[in-house]
Amino acid sequence: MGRRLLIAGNWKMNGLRAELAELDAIAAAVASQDTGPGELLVAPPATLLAAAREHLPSDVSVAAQTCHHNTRGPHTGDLSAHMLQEAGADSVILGHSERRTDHRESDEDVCARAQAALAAGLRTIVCVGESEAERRANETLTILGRQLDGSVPGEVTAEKLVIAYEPIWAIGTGLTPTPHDIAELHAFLRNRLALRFGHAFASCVRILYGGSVKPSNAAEFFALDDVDGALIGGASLKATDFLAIARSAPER
Ligand SMILES: O=C(CO)COP(=O)(O)O
Repeated sequence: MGRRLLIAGNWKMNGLRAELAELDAIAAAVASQDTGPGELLVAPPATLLAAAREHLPSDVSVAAQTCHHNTRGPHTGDLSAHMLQEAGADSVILGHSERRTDHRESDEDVCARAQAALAAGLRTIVCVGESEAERRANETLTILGRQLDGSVPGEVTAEKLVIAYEPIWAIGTGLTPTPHDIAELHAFLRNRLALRFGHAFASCVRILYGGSVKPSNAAEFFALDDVDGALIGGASLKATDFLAIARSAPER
């Protein structure tokens, strides 16, 4: 297998220039080789992409948090994948549940955005996750299967695709699924990728867990075979917590 863990910080709508000091702290830890064996990624708001790229060393990825599905045109307030790339992004988070809720992004929308991102050369991190109501109704596998099939474009390569499993009820709540449940759901997602793209492809794709990941619980998630890293919200805003999570990653 040998999938290197990806430790990804999603800053969401947080971060002014003052917070670039957190990136300097990450850069200092990278310089002293004190970040653990995983790959690091930070997704700041679009306003800080260019500055983030300047403050971070080149081996730390910088990601946007969404992109438009068109390359240019009359879309006031939107940003194309190429614009984000030019600003410093090498990756983009797509289909986060907050985008799906706040901006009514459907699986088809996410897929179109992913196609645009891939065409611009960006790595795409596609998020899936069930709501509390869906979980209670035992619909988790149906929802995850549908989201994965509908949101991931057919022409993607394994290197350019990362999946993030983020149960909505675990985001920002302090609640998390049990390691047993996470293992089962990540295995389900990998099998689903294998059915569509083949086993070799699926075994290369990193599947991150997201939802209330903290320094205190990250290691138990990283110990699971099919968990290839974390997508971290709140705990990524402080370099000390983000780095503590990164340091708890095992070598793979
Ligand atoms: O949504 C998330 C990352 O994309 C998770 O957020 P929290 O880590 O704050 O729960």
